[in-house]
Amino acid sequence: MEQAEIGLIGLGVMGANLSLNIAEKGNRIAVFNRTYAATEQFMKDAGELADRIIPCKTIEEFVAAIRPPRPIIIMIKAGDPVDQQMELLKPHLEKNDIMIDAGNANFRDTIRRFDSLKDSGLTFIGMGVSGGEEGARHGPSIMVGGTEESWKRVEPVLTSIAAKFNGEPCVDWLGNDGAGHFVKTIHNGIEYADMQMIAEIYGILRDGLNMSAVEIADVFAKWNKGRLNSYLIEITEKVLRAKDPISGRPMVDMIVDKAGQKGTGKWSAIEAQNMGVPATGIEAAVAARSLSSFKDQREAAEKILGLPASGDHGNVDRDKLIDDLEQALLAGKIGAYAQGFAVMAEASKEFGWSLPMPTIAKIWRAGCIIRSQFLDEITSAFTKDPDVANLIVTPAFADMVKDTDGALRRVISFAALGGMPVPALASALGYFDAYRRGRGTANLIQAQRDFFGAHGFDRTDGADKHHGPWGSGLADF
Ligand SMILES: NC(=O)C1=CN([C@@H]2O[C@H](COP(=O)(O)OP(=O)(O)OC[C@H]3O[C@@H](n4cnc5c(N)ncnc54)[C@H](OP(=O)(O)O)[C@@H]3O)[C@@H](O)[C@H]2O)C=CC1
Ligand SMILES: O=C(CO)[C@H](O)[C@H](O)COP(=O)(O)O
Repeated sequence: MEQAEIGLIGLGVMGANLSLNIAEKGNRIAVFNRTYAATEQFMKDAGELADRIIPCKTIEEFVAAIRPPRPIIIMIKAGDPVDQQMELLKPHLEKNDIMIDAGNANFRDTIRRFDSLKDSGLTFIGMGVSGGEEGARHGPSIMVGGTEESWKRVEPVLTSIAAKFNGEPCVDWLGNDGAGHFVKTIHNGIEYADMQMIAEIYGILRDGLNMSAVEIADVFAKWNKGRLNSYLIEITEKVLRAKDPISGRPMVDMIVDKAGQKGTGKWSAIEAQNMGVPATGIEAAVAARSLSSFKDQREAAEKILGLPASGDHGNVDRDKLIDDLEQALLAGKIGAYAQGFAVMAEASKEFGWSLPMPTIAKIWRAGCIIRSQFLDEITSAFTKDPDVANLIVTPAFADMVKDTDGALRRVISFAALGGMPVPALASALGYFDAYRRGRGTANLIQAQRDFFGAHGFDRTDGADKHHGPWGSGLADF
């Protein structure tokens, strides 16, 4: 039998769909899954594409089915399973074979795996894939990290399966070792912030304006025709319209309000903190998911503390508030994306990647979960000024911040008075206000630090490492 050009391990949700996508684009592919029953089911469901797929029962069979030098995609549960799978594969591979981890790996693991294969003759690529089930099947956004030479070898097949935006493939090489997985992690961090802000706006429409799920769906449908046009807004509308087949009620009303998380949002926040770059939108979103999981505590606290009185809900101009909510969501998004790109800019320096900001924005325009019209505007801004300190000071985004600023303030005030939590939206406002204020309040913090710990401060008249006239600090008490 003719050998395959490529192999894929892991026929779960993503791997199965990616394999079909690869086969559909004319490639012959060998597949292997730890549990063979899944391979059998996959082949049954593959239809006409089964002719281009070689199902394999053992690793030996799988490796033999691929033409050397072999590109092998590993699309399995992230973490230890990837190390285990690599160890099982390694003895069967030959010089120049490439292992491509396409799961949501922590980029630090990717760097370790990349380094561990450096002198082995084998190559490692860490590749972020976004787009969920549908993206994997019909065109995901793909973020590649590894050597440029290894990228050149897999570029044709990855270009064939990636999503296209105005004909441009949403895949590119972003840098060495962990670059691709780092960018995917920040993609997910931004995804968390975007989803959290949409949920906060939904909360205001539901609890502040007492709107039904279907009424809220109509609002999102309208917004999806405007500047907020995006996949997440589109699916939010669909989710809100869906009916529970058991109770007949809106599906969303039947879902327990505890959000899961698998780690990428938390890693984004941790890495941002490690580098000292504020990513308050992502941090707020991760914390909100964690707080959501304390369902029992929240219910008990509501009994003890009650909910705040509903502010001026009765007097609110509903249409005006809905217009403000649209603007506020746009403002919040700008904050989250600006922070995500700032984190990537710093990581690029720290890890020596030269991450290409315009390219990252470009390959996120289609295929991935955060795809949107907005990302085309970010692409333009970074193409004009790839080294700008922050997205919000580019001319186009500075104008957007100024245009949406008032609405963001009004929405946060309304939510705060009514006791509706908006941590991610509020974090965006705090970020804008702190970032654009030339004279802040950290002078007082520096004085306090010097008072209790003799840490010193720089003086406004130019002298460095000065101490204040507070005597011996703690000894005064
Ligand atoms: N679902 C999504 O929307 C997205 C997921 N990802 C990432 O893609 C990867 C796969 O996710 P997804 O397809 O959703 O996961 P699924 O849960 O659908 O499938 C998991 C796959 O991993 C395999 N597996 C688990 N443990 C091991 C192990 N120890 N050794 C070998 N194989 C193992 C399973 O094999 P078996 O059948 O034998 O259990 C199965 O093929 C993950 O890293 C995920 O984070 C990335 C983007 C989007
Ligand atoms: O990578 C993805 C989307 O881009 C996956 O769906 C991921 O699982 C999302 O993260 P979480 O499960 O933590 O919400």
